[in-house]
Amino acid sequence: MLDLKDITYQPQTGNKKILDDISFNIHENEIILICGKSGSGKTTLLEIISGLITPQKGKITWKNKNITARQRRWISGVVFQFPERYFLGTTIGKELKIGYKSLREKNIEQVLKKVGLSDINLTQPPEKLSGGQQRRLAVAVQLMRNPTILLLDEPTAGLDWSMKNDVKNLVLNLKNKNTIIIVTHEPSLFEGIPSKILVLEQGKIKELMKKNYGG
Ligand SMILES: Nc1ncnc2c1ncn2[C@@H]1O[C@H](COP(=O)(O)OP(=O)(O)OP(=O)(O)O)[C@@H](O)[C@H]1O
Repeated sequence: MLDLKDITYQPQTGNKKILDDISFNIHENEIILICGKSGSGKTTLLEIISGLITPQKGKITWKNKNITARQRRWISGVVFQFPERYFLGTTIGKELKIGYKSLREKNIEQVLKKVGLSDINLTQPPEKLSGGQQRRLAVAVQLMRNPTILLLDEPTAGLDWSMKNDVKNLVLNLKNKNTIIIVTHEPSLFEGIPSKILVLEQGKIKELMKKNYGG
């Protein structure tokens, strides 16, 4: 579906390549983990895939045709690190409808069911939810747009063990129905879920594990 070939990125402000000749592909309904030490280029790769930045070198194709950064922004739903810091809505209901005032209540119901938040009260502020529920809400906000690729940057950062499990169960719930890329420091938490694990080291792919983890 999405193919990255020889992607190299060096910011104008920096003197070294953050990503160096990265190639891999993403199939429909695949779940991919991107791991690697801090500073290895994980978030930068996510920004390239989602069209927030453009690589100096390399080719990105979608179903064998070139895809521009603008088109990638259109197909991507990105949940950044600590997404709860960026909630804007005064209520959960308003948060879900930001930018989509015309959406019907039915869309909200469907999306909340997908993320396992069916029984929450939409009139309460997002801050009333637990940490794990807030992460689920952030994913729900993106799913409202029905993105082709969902990108999660460190979705378990700063959560306690049970909330981390909550996020893992959310990903399990979305498996086989959504194409998901997860940047994580905790690959073991998602064991058995991804079909590919990409390990970055200093901007290069150190390891690309393709495995059928039983799913
Ligand atoms: N615009 C920029 N200008 C200069 N250097 C940058 C820029 N953006 C990122 N970097 C550097 O590139 C490297 C990779 O950053 P990136 O955020 O992609 O890594 P990461 O693997 O996601 O790290 P972390 O796990 O800490 O989030 C880091 O050393 C970072 O400081």
